[in-house]
Amino acid sequence: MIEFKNVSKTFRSGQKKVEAVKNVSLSIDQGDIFGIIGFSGAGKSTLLRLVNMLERPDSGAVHIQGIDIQKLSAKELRKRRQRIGMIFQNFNLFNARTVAGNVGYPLKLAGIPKKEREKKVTELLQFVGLADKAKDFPDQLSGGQKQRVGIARALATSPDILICDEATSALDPDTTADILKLLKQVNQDFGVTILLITHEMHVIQSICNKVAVMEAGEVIETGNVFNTFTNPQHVTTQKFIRSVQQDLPSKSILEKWKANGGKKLYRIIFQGDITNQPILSTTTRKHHVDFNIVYGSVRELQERLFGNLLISFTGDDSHIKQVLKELKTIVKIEEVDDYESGLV
Ligand SMILES: Nc1ncnc2c1ncn2[C@@H]1O[C@H](COP(=O)(O)OP(=O)(O)OP(=O)(O)O)[C@@H](O)[C@H]1O
Repeated sequence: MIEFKNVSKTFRSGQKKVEAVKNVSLSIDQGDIFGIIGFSGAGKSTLLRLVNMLERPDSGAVHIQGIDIQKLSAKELRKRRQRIGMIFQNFNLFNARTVAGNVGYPLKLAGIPKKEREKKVTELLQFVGLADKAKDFPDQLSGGQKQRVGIARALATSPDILICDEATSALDPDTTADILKLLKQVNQDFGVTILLITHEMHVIQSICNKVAVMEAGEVIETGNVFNTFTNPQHVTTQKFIRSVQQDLPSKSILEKWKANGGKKLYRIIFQGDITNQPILSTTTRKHHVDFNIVYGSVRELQERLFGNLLISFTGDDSHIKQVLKELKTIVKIEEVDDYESGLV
């Protein structure tokens, strides 16, 4: 659907040169809710702006449905842009226009007759739950309602792609959850492919099926959300994941554990059907080893379960070795001895 092929974009002002996007290759499939996460300055907005050619790449190409959008004529690009909706952190509504006026604006630009426009606006306002606000002005709305207007406006021209630029960053947690639910509905009901950028991992966790992590202009990790959450490879990804799920106790607890002569700790990560099986008790019992769960949880993500337990073992060293060897064939095990570096 959207393909970034070795895309780079550098900004120059005077002597200064910023490589905002560096050799990025990414594939976003039709129907995806694809999240791009990164800290401030990572290059997320620039990457988004390359999709509708608000920025042009210095090298590489962006293809949408197999077409290199840089090669489109001005007229073709205008047409393509009409099918790419966009919503923003600060909503970007016209304050002098009513809610209905805002939603109908792209249709007016597209030359849609008034009657047809009004019908579409009514349908869209119903869809976003603002049927009773058509005549209100943006100033009279809450942040969540403003973003609903933004979504309705973005959907007016029946886009196949919706780009969300930190769309929930200005909203409180409850309103964020409502807006994310609405975006999911947009994806499911209209089959719209959603590309969103955020610096909040909970947004990715809530609605995305795929994620790319950006740092200093590069995509440092990408994959489906479940795999990325259960098996993050890059330290930055691990940091983001810890912001929504604490997979290890705090450093001070771990230090106390060590200071009090606590045993070696192992982190066990398991997923899917394995969460239903008593693998720990079966394996340890077989080798006459005891285990102690120090910390952990079993969670649901993308309608699948995954567990993360911090465990110590008591018993003969050679028996513990045997237990670890057997467990390693079934689940992922990491020895935890350096909290700062995360996974060992
Ligand atoms: N028009 C521009 N001119 C010069 N530098 C720019 C321009 N746009 C972006 N940059 C720089 O490119 C880098 C990436 O910026 P970008 O806005 O894409 O990052 P971001 O991940 O979206 O950050 P944020 O979350 O803060 O918006 C930054 O160093 C930024 O200062």
